[in-house]
Amino acid sequence: MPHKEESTEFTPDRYPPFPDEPQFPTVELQTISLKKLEDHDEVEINRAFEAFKGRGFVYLELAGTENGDTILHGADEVARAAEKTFAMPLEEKVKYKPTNKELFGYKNVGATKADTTGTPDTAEFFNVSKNDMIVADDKMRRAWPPVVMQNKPLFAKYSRASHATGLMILDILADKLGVPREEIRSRHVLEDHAGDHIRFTRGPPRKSLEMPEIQTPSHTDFGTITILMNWLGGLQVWSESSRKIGALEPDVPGEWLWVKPKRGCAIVNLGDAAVKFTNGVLCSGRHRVVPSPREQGTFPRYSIVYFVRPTDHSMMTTLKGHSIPAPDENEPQGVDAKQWIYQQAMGLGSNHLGE
Ligand SMILES: O=C(O)CCC(=O)C(=O)O
Ligand SMILES: [Fe+2]
Repeated sequence: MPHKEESTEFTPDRYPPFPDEPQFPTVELQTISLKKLEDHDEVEINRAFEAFKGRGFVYLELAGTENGDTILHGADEVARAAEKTFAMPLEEKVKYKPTNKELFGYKNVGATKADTTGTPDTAEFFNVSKNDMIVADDKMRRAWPPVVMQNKPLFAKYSRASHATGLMILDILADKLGVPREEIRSRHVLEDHAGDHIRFTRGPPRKSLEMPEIQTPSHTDFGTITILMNWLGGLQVWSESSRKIGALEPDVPGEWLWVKPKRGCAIVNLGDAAVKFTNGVLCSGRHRVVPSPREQGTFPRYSIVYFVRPTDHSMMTTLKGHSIPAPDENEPQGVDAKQWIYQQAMGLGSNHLGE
């Protein structure tokens, strides 16, 4: 007897294209080749540096390198595991709520506010800790659902490839900024505990044509660098870049521009820690997620995100480098990354984190 199809919701082969209409203005992002970066191509390196100082978002063409291929092909497999994770009954999922001032585990629909009036978001997340996936089962710090445990080798491989890719890009930025690579690497040691995770996101199909819902509210990512794989439109970036950390609403005039998913590419963006470490030289682009446009919106929307974050005990202080302005003399000392990221998350109105 033929097997019943396992994947019923995550069906990228069936997605219609992003609509080519003026009503959906898209952002022009630079497409950077990971292979060329790995081959030390000067032109590509300069384009990447300018993009990360400018908008803080690029498309990263993945094919042709070991890590790139792992991310490109792994993301579909991770999304299929994500579908199974979200298919668990709600009462099971809520057993995996974040604890211990960490963001790992399940975030239910409506757990964060989408605007200053308190409208709830509509996306659910499941955040799988990198550190737990790369160690033996008896060394893990949290319990994970069976579907996550069954896919642990996949998540370990995906985490390692994403983390290495993030660090390779950070090496390039370090060189350009005159910071010894080791200064950044030592704040992102793979085996050291960090808030790094693979996030599965699921947004429901659009409810109405007017698209009033917000799946994920306006935010900047908290960590150092983010590697995002998505298949349907919905992600939007604010047209003007700003280096201010933490506000819920955009703080400079502009408009939301759609980021068209690009086949074969990840979307890579910097987070607030990169801004903090470089005293505002690098940009953490403001973004949000709304329901997919037109026909795309009839499908549930999945995305797979890897967040590279500073290790828990790294201090959130400005790095020294020839292209980094020295911080104010009264730069607060003494906040480590774990505490800092928790504060950023609370500042975004995350009321699901507890203590
Ligand atoms: O789903 C997406 O395309 C983006 C998700 C995102 O911005 C996030 O999880 O921080
Ligand atoms: Fe984000």
